[in-house]
Amino acid sequence: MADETALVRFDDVGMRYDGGAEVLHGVSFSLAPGSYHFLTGPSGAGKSTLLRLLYLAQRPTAGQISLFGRDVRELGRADRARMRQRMGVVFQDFRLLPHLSVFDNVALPLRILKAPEAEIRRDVGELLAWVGLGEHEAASPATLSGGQQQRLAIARAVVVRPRLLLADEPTGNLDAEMGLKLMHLFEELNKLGTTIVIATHDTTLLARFRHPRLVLTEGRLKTMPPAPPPRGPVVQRTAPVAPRAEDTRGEGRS
Ligand SMILES: Nc1ncnc2c1ncn2[C@@H]1O[C@H](COP(=O)(O)OP(=O)(O)OP(=O)(O)O)[C@@H](O)[C@H]1O
Repeated sequence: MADETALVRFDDVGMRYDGGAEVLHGVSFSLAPGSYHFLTGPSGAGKSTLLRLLYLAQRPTAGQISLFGRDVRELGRADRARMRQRMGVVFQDFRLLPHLSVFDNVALPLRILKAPEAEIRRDVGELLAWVGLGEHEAASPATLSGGQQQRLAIARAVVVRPRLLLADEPTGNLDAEMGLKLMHLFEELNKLGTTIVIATHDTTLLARFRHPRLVLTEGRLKTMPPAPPPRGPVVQRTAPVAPRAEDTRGEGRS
C-alpha cells in the first residue's frame, strides 16, 4: 500500500540502459524521513544506477518514483533542479568543478541557495578544516589526491545539511581513520534529520554503524535488518554539524 509519509518511494521500478539488458527489475521500497540505509550488493548489481535514479540524474524505464511526495514524472526542469538542491550527493567520480577552487566548490550549493557571504565563509572554512583541507582552500581540485577529492566531494554534499544525502562508496579512497570520521559526520547529520542512503561494499562499516540494508542482487532489491554488531569496543566521535534551518534559504517545499 502507498505510504504517503515517505520521503522516497519506488513502486515496481525497472531500469534499462539504451539497448542493454534490464539493470533494475521490479524495485519497490520506501524511505521514511530521517531514516538511514546502507545500499549493498555485488559489483554490477545496480547500486549506482539506483542512486542516479534517486538523484533524478536518470529516468526509470518502468514503474514510478516519488520524491518529497511528488511523482517525479510530473516534475518540470525547474522542479527537478529545486529538488536536487535539497539533496547532497557523492558520486564515485566526485564530479568536482575543475574551474572552481576547493573553497568555491563547497561554497557553490550555499551560493545557489543565496546564503549570506559571511555565513558561507564561516561554514565552508570550518567544514574544510574539519575534513583536513583547510590548507587547500585556494587550490584547484585537479591538484588534490584521490582521497582529498573524495573529502571535498563529501564536504560539498553536506554543507547545506541536505534533506536527503546519497553517497556512492564515500569512504572508498580514505584511510580507515578518515573514513570513520566521515561516517560519524553522516551519523550527526542523520540525528539532525537528514535522510541517508550510502552505497558501500565495506563490511566493517556495515557492522559498525548498524543501519537497515537495501540489498541489491542482480537488479532485485530486498530490505534487510542491520548487519550483526562487531566484536570489541566501538569508539564514538562527534562531528561539527551546526543545526541549520533549511527553510530560511527560500528553497520552498513542494
Ligand atoms: N551508462 C550506462 N550505460 C550502459 N550500461 C550501464 C551504464 N551504467 C551502468 N551500466 C550497467 O548497469 C549495471 C549496473 O551498474 P551499476 O554501476 O549501477 O552497478 P553497481 O552495483 O553500482 O556496481 P559497482 O559496485 O561496481 O559500482 C552494470 O551491468 C553496468 O554495466
